[in-house]
Amino acid sequence: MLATDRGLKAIVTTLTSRPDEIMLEIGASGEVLVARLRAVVAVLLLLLPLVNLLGGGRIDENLIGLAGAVLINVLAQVWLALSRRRRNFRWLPFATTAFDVSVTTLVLLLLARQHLPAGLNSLIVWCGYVLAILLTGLRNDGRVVLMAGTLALLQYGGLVAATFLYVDSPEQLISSDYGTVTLGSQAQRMLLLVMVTLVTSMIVYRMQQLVQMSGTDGLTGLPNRTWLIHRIPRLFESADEDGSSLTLALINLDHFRRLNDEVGHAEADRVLRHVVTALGEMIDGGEWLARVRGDEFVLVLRKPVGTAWERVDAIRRILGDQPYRPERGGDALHLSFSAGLASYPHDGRTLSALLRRADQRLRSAKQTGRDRVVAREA
Ligand SMILES: Nc1nc2c(ncn2[C@@H]2O[C@H](COP(=O)(O)OP(=O)(O)OP(=O)(O)O)[C@@H](O)[C@H]2O)c(=O)[nH]1
Repeated sequence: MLATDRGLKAIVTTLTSRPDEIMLEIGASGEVLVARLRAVVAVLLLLLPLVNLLGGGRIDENLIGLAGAVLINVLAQVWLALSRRRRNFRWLPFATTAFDVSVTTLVLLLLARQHLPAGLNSLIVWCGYVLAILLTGLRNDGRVVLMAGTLALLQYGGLVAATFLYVDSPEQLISSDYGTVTLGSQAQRMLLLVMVTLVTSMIVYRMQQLVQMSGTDGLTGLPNRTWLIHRIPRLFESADEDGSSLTLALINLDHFRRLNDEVGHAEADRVLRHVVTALGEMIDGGEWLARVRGDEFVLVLRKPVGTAWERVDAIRRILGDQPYRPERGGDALHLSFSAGLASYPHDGRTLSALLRRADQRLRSAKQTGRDRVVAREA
């Protein structure tokens, strides 16, 4: 397979998959931004019927317009309220995007009912599609972008198709104010929607890559401290929701400075990668491992502290049985670690409180001889 094919496959897979928790977290704040913007635009829409009335428009038409604008305002406030309850509603970005696209179609339909070329040649209202698609970029979810583009194409394509199929005479497509509606210009608009969708998708893809890079440790490929800071609040939330406990283990390799001095920095780096591979093979679905600095790791376990202690101690023993064998020969290096545990919510409700408590216990493990796991004060 060509490299470009593989690249394309990776892009399509990323864009059509559920983003990871950190992307969703960033997307949730993007949803609040979009909801605020929508609320402002909705207020401005209220002014349109008033301006139209002052300009000599018919009262009944303006009342219908006003009722529509009030409805859009009410819904915009509902979306705003829901978006503030961050991440509670996974369907929210899909629903609000469908709303933005469909409101644009609805306004075009209303315009077309009054005067056909106004519905199909109006540039300002049509730009609603472009805005709706561009704003999905703030949701950081490729699926939402693709849905917005597809929905806009289907709805606008339907409007165009219905017009050309059912129009009684070609004169209805000619307007002195809006110009002539032609198939060519409508096809160009559809093509523009495809291009805007593709560009927005690529922006989201690049953002996903950058977020992933900023949350990954370059030496070991493990999630790093930044990742942990963004990921942990969601783990706390889900522990609160199902009333379960979480335990955080702060793991520090023993005598790593000495090892660095003895074998050199490059070989010590390989030791770190060996440790990470060994730990990676041991941890399972409800456990998350991150490298927080030098020879220090955090393992988060969805377990109460007692069971977590047994688990981390078992990992310690297994790692002790897997010495590192230098690539260029020489004696095998026996490795051990010390760990301090802290449990949520008992020992604290924030990452820094838990790390502080786990660090005290880690120091106690170091002082009492290393190669051990400490879960509570002596
Ligand atoms: N090879 C390598 N060494 C690192 C890296 N980051 C930090 N270190 C070294 O890791 C060592 C950390 O030592 P400490 O954890 O403070 O102390 P220690 O020797 O492990 O002693 P105890 O923790 O008390 O058992 C220091 O010598 C750092 O220079 C890295 O990315 N690669």
